[in-house]
Amino acid sequence: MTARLRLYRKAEQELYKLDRSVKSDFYNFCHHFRDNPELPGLRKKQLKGDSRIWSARVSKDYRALLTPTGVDADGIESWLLIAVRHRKDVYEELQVAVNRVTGEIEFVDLSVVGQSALRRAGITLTPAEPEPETKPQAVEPAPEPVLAAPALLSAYDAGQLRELGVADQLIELALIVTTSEELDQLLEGAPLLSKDVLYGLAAGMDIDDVRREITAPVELDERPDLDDFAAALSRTKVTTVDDDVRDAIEEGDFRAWKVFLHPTQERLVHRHYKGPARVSGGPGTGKTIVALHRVKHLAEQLPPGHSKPILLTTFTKNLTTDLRLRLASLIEPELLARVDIAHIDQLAARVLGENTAPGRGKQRVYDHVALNEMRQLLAELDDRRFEPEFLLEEWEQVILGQAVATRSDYFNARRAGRGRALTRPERNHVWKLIEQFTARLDKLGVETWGQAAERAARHEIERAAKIRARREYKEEIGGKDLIHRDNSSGMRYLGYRYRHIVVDEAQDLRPAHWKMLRAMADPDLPNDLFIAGDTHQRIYDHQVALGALGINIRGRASRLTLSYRTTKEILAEALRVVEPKENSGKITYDDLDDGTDNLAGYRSVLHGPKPGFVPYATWEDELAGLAATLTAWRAELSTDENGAPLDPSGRIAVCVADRDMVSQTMYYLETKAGITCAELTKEGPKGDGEIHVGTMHRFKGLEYQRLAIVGASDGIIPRTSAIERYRTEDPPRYEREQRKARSLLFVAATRARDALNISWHDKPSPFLPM
Ligand SMILES: Nc1ncnc2c1ncn2[C@@H]1O[C@H](COP(=O)(O)OP(=O)(O)OP(=O)(O)O)[C@@H](O)[C@H]1O
Repeated sequence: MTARLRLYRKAEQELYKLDRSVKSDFYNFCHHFRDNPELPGLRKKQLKGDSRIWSARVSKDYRALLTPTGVDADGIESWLLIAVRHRKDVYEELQVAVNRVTGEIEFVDLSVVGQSALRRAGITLTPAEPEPETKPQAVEPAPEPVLAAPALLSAYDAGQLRELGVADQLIELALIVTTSEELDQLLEGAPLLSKDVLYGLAAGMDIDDVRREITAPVELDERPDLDDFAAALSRTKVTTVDDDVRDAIEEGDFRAWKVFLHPTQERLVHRHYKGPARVSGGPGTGKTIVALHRVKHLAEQLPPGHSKPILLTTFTKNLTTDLRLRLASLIEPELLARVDIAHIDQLAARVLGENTAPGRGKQRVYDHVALNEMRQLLAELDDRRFEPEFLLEEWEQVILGQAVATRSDYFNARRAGRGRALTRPERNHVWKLIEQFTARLDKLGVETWGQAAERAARHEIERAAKIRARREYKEEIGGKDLIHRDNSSGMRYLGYRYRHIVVDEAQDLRPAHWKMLRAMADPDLPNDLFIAGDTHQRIYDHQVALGALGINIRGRASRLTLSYRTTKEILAEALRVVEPKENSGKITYDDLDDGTDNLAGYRSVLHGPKPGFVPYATWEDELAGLAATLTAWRAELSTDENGAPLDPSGRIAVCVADRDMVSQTMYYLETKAGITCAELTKEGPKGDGEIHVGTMHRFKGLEYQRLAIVGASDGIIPRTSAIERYRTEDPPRYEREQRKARSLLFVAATRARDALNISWHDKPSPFLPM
């Protein structure tokens, strides 16, 4: 080998999309180039516009564009491959430069920029290899516009854009674009930082916010040498072209998240945190991706061993399966073996298992079973002073939530957010009822998951207290081994269960879960807890203030804002569900602590069709409409861009409000429309039907290429029959129920990657953005 080739990120992404035959020519090209870049057949030559760019022949029609990046430490010539293009798309005006903010190599390609903007800027693109029969493509001078439209970014000047890190060649153009379509064209092939800054400004972000949230995180401490390409290469995200690259490119886009983190994502993955840290961000901004890479980073730092010092946990079982699969594809089996992956209830159950004598365990039941027991108890006592729902919530949120152990503690317990105040005699009565209720559950040999979480937290807190006591004692006696004491108390091997804990979907965990997790990792060590979640997506009633639970995230909270999943069009509508403009009392969302969170700057650079909002007269009509939509979608997803057959199974989903509607929808689709379905359950899709159907709760954390939300009618979202009475009886609860329903719709709508259809019968849900 006389030359080493590296692939620029954008070039790799372009390669995914090329035809198989071009890819194969490209592999041959790499082979020859590495052997001898001067091989005459490669026809390597400098572009006239930017002499740092060389073009070389991949095949009759395709060219590789390369820039020399010095000589590697082993004396081998180094080249960066910045693009693979059809020869017609190679222009002299292509440019490569070192970015003054990040110090990375950036490739600027104006061939994707719209003609109208180029014309206004007086830029003419000159083909590097003009077709013999055609003249160079000079662009006609533009007729003077009668009324010039105002520029989109007229509030800014070139100096500001340059200072924020926009590539020089784009600045003049960015200042004259007048529509968001022109901006999209300008930024399609633009370097990442330019894209982030310009989209941020266009989305209305304040210049100081852009500086703080976009530029500062990727800025070098010192201004880079703009001519030193070898140094710049070391800062640029590239893939070395070796024999593995062929497989990688064959894997295509699916691999992108494994390799290319956005700089703001990467910073969170690699940062050293002195204590617990938290990442928030709207749907699809890559919180799960960051959590997975964080696990990888932490696993790579571990000293050798066979233990599992890292815990990766989330809220539900099916998401655990997904995390395991994705982590397995990201890290080596030896590192994977050091990670314990379990959902939060499973962890609690494990702790209880360890602390319960064989045969003494209780069966865990869901809240609706407990509610039935409460109803029966009140009926037997003929006691109508309190609603069973109210009592169950009082128990869950106040008594269990704050670990209230005695009646006198309950008299003094905080009941913030619980709606109606309770007098002392009322509290006394509630306490008695709840005592009878828990005794009843006990007798039946059952407990709720909430109770289990509380018990597990207590065991873990006791365990942590023992560890600390042992440590303090050891310090007192001057660090000597505690052989006698340890042998008698069985504490020799007692230590914190995990060195690092990474939590996804954090917004739905209960206070008891946090207490348990806090006690499972040493609070004195850095990088102990890494927490990813979005409170706009909270769909269970578990609000927490982490600070009060011993988890201090102050100064270690960050937000991701760029969606990698959802298109601009879908995102705009989804945002109106959780942040409705017409709502006079603005809805606020907490930050898992005492502050608030928001979705400012939340954006996407992906485009797609506008979401469909379709009214129907009846449920039956709506199902018929759904069948027609699904049939069309299925046909469209059955072939790829080149007409080759594709399996559409598992890429389309239908989301409804409740289990009854799941059954009705599946029955209709299977019996009347010949469409096979798989129900989304707690464990994931059941069976191998082509369309996944599930309730909104089941869609948490998932994504689909196309999604239909059906039955989004008034009275269903939210379910008026269940919550209407709270409007007067318990207004705070009414608010909470409304907010949960909004968040559910928000979660559902943001599962769609490319296309979203929302329909209803009779009147639409008041939460729909219309
Ligand atoms: N750096 C990246 N490069 C390519 N794809 C990415 C990147 N980051 C995230 N993605 C993709 O974006 C999608 C959403 O990512 P992810 O599930 O991590 O988002 P999230 O913030 O956890 O979403 P949600 O809050 O809705 O659960 C996934 O398909 C993921 O592969």
